[in-house]
Amino acid sequence: VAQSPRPQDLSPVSQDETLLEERHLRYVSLLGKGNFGTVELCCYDPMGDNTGELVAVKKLQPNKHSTLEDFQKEVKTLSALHCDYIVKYRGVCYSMGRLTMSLVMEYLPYGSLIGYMENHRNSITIKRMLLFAFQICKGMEHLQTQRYVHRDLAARNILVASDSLVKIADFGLTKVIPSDKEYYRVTQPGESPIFWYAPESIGESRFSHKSDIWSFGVVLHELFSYCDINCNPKRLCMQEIGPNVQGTSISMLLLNALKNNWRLPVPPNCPPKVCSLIKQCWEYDFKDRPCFFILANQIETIMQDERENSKG
Ligand SMILES: C=CCCn1cc(-c2nc(Nc3ccc(C4CCNCC4)cc3)nc3[nH]ccc23)cn1
Repeated sequence: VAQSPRPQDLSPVSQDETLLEERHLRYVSLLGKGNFGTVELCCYDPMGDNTGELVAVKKLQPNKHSTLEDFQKEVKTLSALHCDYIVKYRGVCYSMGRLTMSLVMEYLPYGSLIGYMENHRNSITIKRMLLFAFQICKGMEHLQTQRYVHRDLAARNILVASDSLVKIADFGLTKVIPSDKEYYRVTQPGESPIFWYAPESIGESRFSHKSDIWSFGVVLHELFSYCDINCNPKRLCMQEIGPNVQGTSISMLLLNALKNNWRLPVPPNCPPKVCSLIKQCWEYDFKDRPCFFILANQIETIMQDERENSKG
């Protein structure tokens, strides 16, 4: 008698719930655009009865910077990260018609940290900023345990899930550090966000957990500046190195300024303990910078002191 097929013998596709079908993804609106491609708000509704869930869909746009292979690495990275402070992976969707693929993630309703800080400038407390800083630090600590270097940590890549939760959201430039090394060296710098880069990343394209720490210091600067456009790291750096310079000399002039101990001016009204955290992240020699584990403890201590003070 012919055996009826066991469920596991059916087509493997139906078993893999991270392989989403394009026909169930309904476009709602555009969430973001960048050199990576576009991110759209969609409703994933396989039952076709509007009981679906809202998801963020990052569509690959193969261009001179990001190829299909880069995109597949980004999918692999995000699907391997499981942390409350990193945006959740929902799956991938291949659209055969246009021979492209999309990365499907959880939808974070409050958008980017930059827009959130601008819109809530009057209601955000130091305590709330410290909570956000702690969460980003814990997300980066998780990345470090998986030997990932983010390489593009910036407020623009932090998303807000609720009034008390932020998540790291963009892993387009993330690389795995080889097990026999402590750093990653890139060959094609591409569109580099050098104003968030550590000196060794600007000068030698050298990226490590310690260069992510430098960028975390810039994120603290953005956070405690309420992501104010007038304190934007790019604007402040360009003011320092002279507004009318062009091309590669910008990175060399910035590197010289950093070598001569110039740093971004600390944000106005920044608590002294946060200023010292930022300074530690901006030590010129990467060996003198703290790790994310130590920073998380220091931020927690500052949060406790803030609680004591506000009671006192
Ligand atoms: C990481 C930055 C670069 C790429 N990127 C990612 C996203 C993104 N956005 C959202 N939510 C979201 C919610 C509201 C708004 C609005 C729009 C109208 N103006 C006010 C703000 C914008 C975005 N959830 C997400 N999950 C995973 C990715 C993702 C967007 N761009």
